Amino acid sequence: MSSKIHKDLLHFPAASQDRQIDAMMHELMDLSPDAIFFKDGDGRWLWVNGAGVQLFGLEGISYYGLSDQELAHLLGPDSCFTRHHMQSCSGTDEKAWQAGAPWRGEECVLVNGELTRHFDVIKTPLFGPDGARRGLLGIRRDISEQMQAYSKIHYLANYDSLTGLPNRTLFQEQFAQVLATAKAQEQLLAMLFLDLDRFKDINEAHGHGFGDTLLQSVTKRIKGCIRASDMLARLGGDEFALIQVNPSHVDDAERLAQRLIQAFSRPFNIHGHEIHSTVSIGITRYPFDGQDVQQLLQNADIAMYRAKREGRNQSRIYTADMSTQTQARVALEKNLRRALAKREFLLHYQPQVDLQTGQIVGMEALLRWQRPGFGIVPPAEFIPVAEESGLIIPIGEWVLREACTQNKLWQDAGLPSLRMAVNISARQFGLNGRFMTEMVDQVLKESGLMPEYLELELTESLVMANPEQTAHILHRLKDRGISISVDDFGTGYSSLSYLKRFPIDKLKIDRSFVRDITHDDADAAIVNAVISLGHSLNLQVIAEGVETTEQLEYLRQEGCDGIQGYLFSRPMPAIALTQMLRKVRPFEINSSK
Ligand SMILES: Nc1nc2c(ncn2[C@@H]2O[C@@H]3COP(=O)(O)O[C@H]4[C@@H](O)[C@H](n5cnc6c(=O)[nH]c(N)nc65)O[C@@H]4COP(=O)(O)O[C@H]3[C@H]2O)c(=O)[nH]1
Repeated sequence: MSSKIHKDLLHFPAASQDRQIDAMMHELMDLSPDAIFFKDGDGRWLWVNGAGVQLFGLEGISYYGLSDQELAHLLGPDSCFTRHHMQSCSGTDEKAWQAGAPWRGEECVLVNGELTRHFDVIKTPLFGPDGARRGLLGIRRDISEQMQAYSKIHYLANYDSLTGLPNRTLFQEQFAQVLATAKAQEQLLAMLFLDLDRFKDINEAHGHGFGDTLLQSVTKRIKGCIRASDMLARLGGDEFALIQVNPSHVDDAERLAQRLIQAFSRPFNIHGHEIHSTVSIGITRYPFDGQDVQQLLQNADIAMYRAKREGRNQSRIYTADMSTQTQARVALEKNLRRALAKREFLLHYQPQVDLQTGQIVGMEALLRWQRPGFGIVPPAEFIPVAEESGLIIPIGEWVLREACTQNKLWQDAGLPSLRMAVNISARQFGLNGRFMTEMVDQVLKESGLMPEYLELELTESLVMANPEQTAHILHRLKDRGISISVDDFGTGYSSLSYLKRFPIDKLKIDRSFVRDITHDDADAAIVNAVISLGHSLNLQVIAEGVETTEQLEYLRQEGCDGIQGYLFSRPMPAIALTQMLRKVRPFEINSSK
């Protein structure tokens, strides 16, 4: 440890007579965890305290009277007295001299040639009465840990730790900067808003760890489609944003969107599972679709929603009329929420008739909204919004409870025991299987309905969205004695392999094929094919939307098992169906109605 103090410089007037105080000052400086040092007016080292000796690697070195350069030479390239350090150190010495007053700032030092350390440095120049430089007093505090903590905080505040991408905060800052440049230089700018399709379902089905890995893979895949100049960020959840800086053509963003959609067509391999994940993209372009960050972001979000509503796995460029429609959608969502609370929903029931016996063998529960001032609103007008907003989950639970309770009431009243079919939406099914089966169990228990009098109607697209999970849940439901039917058959996926893998009881031929069955050969061929396919797999086949006796006759001859349609009955309120069931008389299959 160094002990030589240059007496002229360490001259404390009040204590000069008191050697004890001098010694105490000396001791105190030596004890300080900060490095303290003195140099003379020419920048030659005079004294360094213990912490400084350690920091600078001066143990056993006679540094007294040496300049920075001489010390650097003496200590060699592995010391902290590297050229870089010397430059920085001498530079800040000079700043203090120039200021003529204490100077405070930061120095960044490579210690032992590897670790970058940050110092908070105070340098005080000392001048003689004649104004000549007499010495320099320096204190250097190691703030590396604080700096590390600061950069961690900065990272956490600005980056998404899962994907390493800028988060919404940083993205908005970066976006504002590039937008300002685009404005100043009259350049184009495009922003793409990406939202994964059905990510919530995947997350809920496979767990959050799985969802996180998918998001990381998605990030890699997006990065593979973009240029170094494009700016990608994760805005949160399954939302990503992408800025195309100064695209050469106004259509570039759309082309990029197509590349991204194409890249998502390959399945992702997550923990050994093949996952099909698609993406919906909304696009805005400066200066056409907004003038500031918020407007461009919001409009891209609106366009993305449009892409979702029109079938997902596609992109849409923002247009002004989308905003008006979005406002209407938001208002509808608000009203749906209220409708649930105010019990404005009701069910109509449509009978299903056996084509051999003419007997009613079941019925389908169909949701209606008795909206004050609007009359009865059909489901097509509000179910898509209920699905998008997630409201279909409580609404669907209400439908199931109401339908089961009503069916049990009919049975208790001595009316024929029939199977009640209830539509299940993808959102309900996408929830983790336990919730779905527990919900069904709970409703059956509360209503007292036996499971064999319940049928769940799923669409083909729902079944195929996540085949593994769907198969698992269907088996659990089937084990309870519940029937499963596939609605709108023929309109969705062409993959028929699921028919064998899933415990399905019934296929429902979509009414779009039934409509022209008697005069369109293609439709007739599809219907025939579905009937024979169903029968070869031991499934019941029922046709929807039967309106004429010709359609009925055709279906009967082709061996279809059942029908549902206006020819026999429109969907009706419970009270009307009660009356119909009371007078139950077989429907005359062979005669015109
Ligand atoms: N033109 C014509 N139409 C007929 C005929 N027979 C029945 N329909 C109509 O065809 C639809 C059959 O229901 P879906 O295919 O399950 O199609 C349903 C179903 O996908 C959905 N939906 C209805 N209720 C619910 C529900 O509670 N939950 C869910 N998730 N979806 C529901 O809304 C769709 C439309 O329901 P609705 O408007 O009630 O329309 C019903 C019914 O009124 C006919 O002979 N001719």
